[in-house]
Amino acid sequence: MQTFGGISIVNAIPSWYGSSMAIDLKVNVDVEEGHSTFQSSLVKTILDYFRETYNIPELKVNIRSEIPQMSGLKSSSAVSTALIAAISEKFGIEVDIPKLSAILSIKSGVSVTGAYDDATAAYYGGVSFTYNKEFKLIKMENFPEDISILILAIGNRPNIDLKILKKYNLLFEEIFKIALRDIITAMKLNGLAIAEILGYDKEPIISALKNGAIASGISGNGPSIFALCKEGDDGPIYESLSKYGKVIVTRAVEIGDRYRKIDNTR
Ligand SMILES: Nc1ncnc2c1ncn2[C@@H]1O[C@H](COP(=O)(O)OP(=O)(O)OP(=O)(O)O)[C@@H](O)[C@H]1O
Ligand SMILES: O=C(O)C1=C[C@@H](O)[C@@H](O)[C@H](O)C1
Repeated sequence: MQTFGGISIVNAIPSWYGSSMAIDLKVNVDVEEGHSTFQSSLVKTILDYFRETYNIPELKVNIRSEIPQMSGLKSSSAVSTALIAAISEKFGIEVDIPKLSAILSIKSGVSVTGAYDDATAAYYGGVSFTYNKEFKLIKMENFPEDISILILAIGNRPNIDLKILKKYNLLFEEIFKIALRDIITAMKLNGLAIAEILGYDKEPIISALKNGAIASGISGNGPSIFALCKEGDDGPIYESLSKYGKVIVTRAVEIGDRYRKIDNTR
């Protein structure tokens, strides 16, 4: 099963309201009967849940991922939705895939709110707007313009205290309201606020904005930095971000792109 990584529009940790955009970094997960030697805590929690609830046999999990881990690019939600989808498809089990992903992400300790915003974007594609406290999908839409997305991919997130974000619930709830009508402004405000609050270096963000990015900031809980621009305007932004590390150029994924890709191969 294929799902996608993502970048943040609004981080849901402060107010439970979150918004995430799927990007073209893919995860593919398949399962077969057998035994895995290493399982991350997330994978183990999902396998245990299905074994205990549906009495399925032991499974070997094969994960191929283009998403750097511990970087804020929604690797855990992409892996979790893809694995749940692969298991439910193989055994004909009907579940709400993004909701179960959120519940098991909290259980395994990899997420604070369950990241239902990330899970819905990872699974359906497009841009999600959610209220994670109730696993409520407010709306899904496609990104309004043709854009390039540049990512300064930084892994190995330092040990940061995410609880501090809760103090800023009113600010992030307001950013969420802005996001409902203006995604780009909200991404910029969220990305800058997260950088300030969590103490990340803002220099690459400022440099990307000076070089023509229409929005730039921290994705998720960081440390990766995203920058958006109109297609074809990415040259100077690429140059500016490259001074700080490896830059990935990608694009927004639309709702249902996964199915269109499958159809194209027929
Ligand atoms: N490719 C993967 N294979 C197996 N497990 C994974 C993978 N990616 C993530 N996980 C599981 O999810 C946990 C959290 O991963 P990670 O910190 O990369 O999350 P993230 O989604 O990038 O964070 P953010 O929500 O800030 O974007 C890992 O400790 C691991 O248990
Ligand atoms: O752990 C969580 O609940 C979250 C983590 C980040 O990806 C956030 O961007 C997301 O909105 C929520």
